[in-house]
Amino acid sequence: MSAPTSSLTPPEGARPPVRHPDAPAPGELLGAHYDQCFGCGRDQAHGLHLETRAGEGVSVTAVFTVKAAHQGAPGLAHGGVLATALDETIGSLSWVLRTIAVTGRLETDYVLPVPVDTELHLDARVTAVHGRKIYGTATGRIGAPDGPVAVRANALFIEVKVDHFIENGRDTEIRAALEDPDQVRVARAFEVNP
Ligand SMILES: CCCCCCCCCC(=O)SCCNC(=O)CCNC(=O)[C@H](O)C(C)(C)COP(=O)(O)OP(=O)(O)OC[C@H]1O[C@@H](n2cnc3c(N)ncnc32)[C@H](O)[C@@H]1OP(=O)(O)O
Repeated sequence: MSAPTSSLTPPEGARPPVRHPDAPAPGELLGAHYDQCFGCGRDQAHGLHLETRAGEGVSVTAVFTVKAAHQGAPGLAHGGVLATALDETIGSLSWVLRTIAVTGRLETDYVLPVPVDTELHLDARVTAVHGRKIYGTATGRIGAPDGPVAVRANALFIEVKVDHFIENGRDTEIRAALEDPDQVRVARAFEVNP
């Protein structure tokens, strides 16, 4: 492995992202990629239950309602939970690129405290691609898509093969996911090209 770059700025030679021709249409709900995902999974009791939609170009939007289970300080969202919401939203750009990728670096700015019960409106887009490296950025706004900015993130995602999950995941969950009789759910748990 070469030494990771210390910057989230795309290097010279990086190219603009390309929306996959089979990407979900702008406005389409992406749904959970895996029911147990802490970011979007429907069956994950304390998860964030993010609802994410494809956007124009290589972008997505998402809504996260902050619950009491997500507190850090009394009545306020935990910073790590907010980082998760940003990470998940940027990760969902995989569906628009149709490329499987995982987070390599994530840098967050916390601008405003986010109270429990807030609807945090997130938007994310890919800014550049360089080889397997995908550069993304996201913003979370309070109360509305044009509300005050509460959090921001820049991230570097690294493209991986589906084997990344099968080889590294715990056997119990990998087997359960692969044995799901619903073949669409099986595909969605591991890939973005079902
Ligand atoms: C299915 C759809 C899912 C959508 C939702 C996603 C949910 C949210 C996303 C996540 O939270 S994913 C979970 C958190 N992330 C991880 O668990 C990743 C753990 N890390 C790894 O598995 C490996 O380190 C990784 C796959 C990221 C990279 O290992 P590799 O051996 O494949 O890559 P390699 O080391 O060859 O590096 C490839 C390039 O990326 C660069 N790179 C790798 N890791 C880096 C890093 N951390 N920071 C900066 N650069 C990095 C590396 O320098 C190099 O650049 P160059 O091509 O220019 O030489």
